[in-house]
Amino acid sequence: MSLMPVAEALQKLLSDVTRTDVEHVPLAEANGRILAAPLASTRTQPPFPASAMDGYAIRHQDLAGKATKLDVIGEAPAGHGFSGTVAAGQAVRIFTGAPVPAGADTILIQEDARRDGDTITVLEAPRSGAFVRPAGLDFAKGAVLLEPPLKLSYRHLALAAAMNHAVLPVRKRPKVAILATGDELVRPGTEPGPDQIIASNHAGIAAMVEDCGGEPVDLGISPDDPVTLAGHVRDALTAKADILVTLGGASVGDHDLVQEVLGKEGMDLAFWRIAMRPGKPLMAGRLGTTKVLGLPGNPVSSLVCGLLFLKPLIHRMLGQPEATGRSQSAVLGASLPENDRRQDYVRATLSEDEDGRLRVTPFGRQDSSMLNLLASSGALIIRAPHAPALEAGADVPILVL
Ligand SMILES: Nc1nc2c(c(=O)[nH]1)N[C@H]1C(S)=C(S)[C@@H](COP(=O)(O)OP(=O)(O)OC[C@H]3O[C@@H](n4cnc5c(N)ncnc54)[C@H](O)[C@@H]3O)O[C@H]1N2
Ligand code: MOO
Repeated sequence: MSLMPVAEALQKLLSDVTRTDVEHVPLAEANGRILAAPLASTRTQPPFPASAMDGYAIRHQDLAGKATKLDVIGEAPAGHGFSGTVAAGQAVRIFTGAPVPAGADTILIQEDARRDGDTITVLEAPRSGAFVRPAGLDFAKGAVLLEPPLKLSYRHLALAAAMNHAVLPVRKRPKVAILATGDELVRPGTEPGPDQIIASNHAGIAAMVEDCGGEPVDLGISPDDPVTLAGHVRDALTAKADILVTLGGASVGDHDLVQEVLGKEGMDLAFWRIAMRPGKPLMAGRLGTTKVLGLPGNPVSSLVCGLLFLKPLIHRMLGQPEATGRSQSAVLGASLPENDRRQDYVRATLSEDEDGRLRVTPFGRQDSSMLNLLASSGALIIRAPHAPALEAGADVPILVL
């Protein structure tokens, strides 16, 4: 049986992906979303020369000698500029953020002045232009400050607000319908029958979808029955899912019905069976405009395939370049045997040596049902097909989790 290499499968999956549409959302809903158009400032900030300190707006040229005395002719709190002009020998009481009045060019901080009635004495002369923020210090009107496909965080949202954008153009979240299959499965929180287990993959995949900017849609658990399964597949199309993720039933058993049912519903198969471990029975295709990703049922296989295929697929729909995550190298903490023809993703602990080098130590048994190991792993060691045996101390490529 021939198995497709991981890289080829990924390339096939991503080759015909279209980006999701643009939608406009209020600032309060834009955190974590992907910016879909360049954002230019609608204003200059600050819009006027502004004081950076509480003190007095003065003319620097008036500071002839020590203990200069100036007349205070008015006040400029933030939000209320002083309408007059500061002339020779005059000062205006000013507060942080207020416009610097005409005629003044320097701020004398109040700690460096002594006030007696309407007169101040300069105790310490400031340099010329001290504590004046020129108009446009932060940014100028028309400047493009945020570019797609930026993932918007608190810093960008504050800047967008300062540019006076209350609503932002973002990519629609890809809608990801998630359908578990198997008579043996019940939802978390319910009591399984004697031959049943708790469905776990759904929770993990839904969280992964959210993490990478998608919107998970729960299609529940389908029993191993082609008619019910077909009904659930149609639910995904009715929900206008961008992606349908099926969990389980992808292999060759008599009750692995997913591919057969999807085929009858009209799916074009892109690939099935990949040279990877875990995740051999991974399947992908297209049903109308919905991308289909059939993840294997074994929990670790589901999640590792999600990481390597679903995550990049969602990123591509959002117009983001990112692939699977940070890939780097680390020192192997224990020996590894020669690999077979499947690219292996080996669960391992991740630590840092005294010299700052990353060290990965593989867990012994790597059964794809063992979720506990995945939860305790810090990285996956990537073993290329037919990679030779390695001793502890060798350099290995890893995928940090
Ligand atoms: N004769 C062969 N048997 C199997 C092969 C093969 O090549 N020849 N491949 C094996 C590999 S590798 C994998 S991976 C599994 C995947 O099979 P399926 O995708 O058909 O998954 P199921 O049979 O439905 O389930 C496998 C396993 O995982 C449990 N499961 C399923 N869904 C969930 C879920 N949502 N949450 C938690 N656990 C789930 C299920 O109960 C089974 O224990 O096939 C091998 N067999
Ligand atoms: O690929 Mo399966 O995921 O080896 O258990």
